[in-house]
Amino acid sequence: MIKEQKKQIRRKALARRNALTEPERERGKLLITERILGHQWYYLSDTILGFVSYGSEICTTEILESALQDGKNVYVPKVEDGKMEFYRMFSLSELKNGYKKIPEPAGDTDRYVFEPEHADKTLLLMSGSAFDPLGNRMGYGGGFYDRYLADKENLRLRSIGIGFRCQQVEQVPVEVTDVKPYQVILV
Ligand SMILES: Nc1nc2c(c(=O)[nH]1)N(C=O)[C@@H](CNc1ccc(C(=O)N[C@@H](CCC(=O)O)C(=O)O)cc1)CN2
Ligand SMILES: Nc1ncnc2c1ncn2[C@@H]1O[C@H](COP(=O)(O)OP(=O)(O)OP(=O)(O)O)[C@@H](O)[C@H]1O
Repeated sequence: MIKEQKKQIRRKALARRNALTEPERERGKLLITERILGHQWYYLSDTILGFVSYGSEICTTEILESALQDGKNVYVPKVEDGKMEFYRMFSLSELKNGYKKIPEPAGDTDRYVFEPEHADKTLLLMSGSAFDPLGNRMGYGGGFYDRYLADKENLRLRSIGIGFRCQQVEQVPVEVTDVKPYQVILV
């Protein structure tokens, strides 16, 4: 069954990510920051839908801080009522541990409202547990991005999955509800 396959692949990819050394993580952060800040979609966007890295995820702190510095509107995920929404953040220090102890906004700031006409000025960064060479992506099994993007085709066209090279697997089993990022950048 596809669920079981996904679980195994996820476990192995995350084990490799968990095993990265501090210098490897630091290198990953520098490279991904450079790739995103230099990206055409970053330049063209006034709005960044990022994520606040937790656990062994590739560190997004510098991307978020640079985006704030650059005057972008920065939003990050908050899980409420089993659903993921994006709330505006102004500084990393205002975030509080929420769903699965991931730092989240309090929910008293603007919630990102999707407008198809504005999607070409919005960049969505997606975390993931495993990616394959065709750009398919797996998350942690919550289906949060899949459900969030299900009715937001234009946003999908500006989405980038980011992670470490060790998260690449031969093949990610794909279900009909899976939404793949438009681009994947592994460093
Ligand atoms: N930084 C970050 N924030 C994010 C996401 C993400 O992928 N990364 N999400 C995007 O979806 C949402 C949170 N999704 C999650 C869904 C499931 C689990 C979870 O079950 N974690 C397991 C450990 C994972 C594993 O090792 O298999 C656990 O805590 O037991 C965690 C987060 C919203 N915020
Ligand atoms: N559009 C959708 N509507 C309803 N359920 C969905 C939808 N998309 C995904 N799901 C459900 O969410 C669950 C998790 O899916 P999956 O294992 O693909 O998550 P994932 O890719 O790891 O998660 P994420 O998208 O958060 O990174 C599955 O049971 C799937 O059926």
